[in-house]
Amino acid sequence: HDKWEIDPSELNLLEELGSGQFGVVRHGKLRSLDVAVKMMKEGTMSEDEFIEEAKVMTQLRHPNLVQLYGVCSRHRPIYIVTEYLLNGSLLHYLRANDKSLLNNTDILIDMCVQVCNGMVYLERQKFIHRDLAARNCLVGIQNEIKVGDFGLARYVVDDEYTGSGGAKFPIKWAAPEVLNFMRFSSKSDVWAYGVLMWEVFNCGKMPYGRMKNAEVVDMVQSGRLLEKPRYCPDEIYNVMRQCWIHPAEQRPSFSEIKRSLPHE
Ligand SMILES: Cn1cc(-c2ccnc(-n3ncc4cc(C(C)(C)C)cc(F)c4c3=O)c2CO)cc(Nc2ccncn2)c1=O
Repeated sequence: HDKWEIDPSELNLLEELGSGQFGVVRHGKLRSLDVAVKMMKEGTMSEDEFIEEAKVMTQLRHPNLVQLYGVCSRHRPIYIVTEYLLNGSLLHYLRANDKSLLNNTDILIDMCVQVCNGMVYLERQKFIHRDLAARNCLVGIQNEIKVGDFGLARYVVDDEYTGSGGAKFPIKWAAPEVLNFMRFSSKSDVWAYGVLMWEVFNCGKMPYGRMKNAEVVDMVQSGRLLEKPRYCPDEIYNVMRQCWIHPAEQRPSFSEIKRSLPHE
């Protein structure tokens, strides 16, 4: 019995939560457990490769990672069943609560620490996220933050997303070695984490404003950085700047970043 295979007859599908990269995602109940169910639109994902990898991904367990419970892969469309978080994406949460969050640096630092905790775990598991950003993190009750959709970027079938010249490629979160050579690593996740920290301290503002992708590439390649957010303490901005060191090997690891962030 493949424990990562979920029987769809045990799922009760409820309201729609939104549509992600692969199609509609709905809230559901698996027995009494709240779940999120991604219903994979045909042709959006290399399904067989993903199903193979799902066995590994269900083994990844950490309080700051959105838990993958399993898949319904015996029918089409396949379903990906994960843990459900009440407050949706971190990006929407930051934008909806910017007034109460802006100068509450303790909450903002705590959000960054929680994401870092999840990324320290992925780094230890030698698992690369490939699309870390505030939009791909989720918020539970009590400002609980979890990193979601880790590793799924490998299975997207959409050249606009996968190619660095594509309109959907996350240029503004991409390290120089990703822009130039598509060389992903935990150190390119660290670069993206620096941009995520900037998103958090700007309560969900778009990095580099309305600059076009080509302009952002020029700015990053020329070594110009995102400016310090208004309410961001200097020592926090210094951590962001460490994440944006050009040579990947000179960037800190997530476990080094964890040590440099305030921890009670
Ligand atoms: C687990 N989970 C997922 C979602 C949810 C809903 C719609 N799209 C998504 N997204 N968002 C982003 C996303 C990104 C990818 C990349 C491969 C990395 C590009 C691949 C995806 F498959 C998704 C996806 O499915 C999510 C994120 O997976 C919403 C939740 N919760 C709520 C609660 C209230 N209101 C709205 N959402 C929730 O708990």
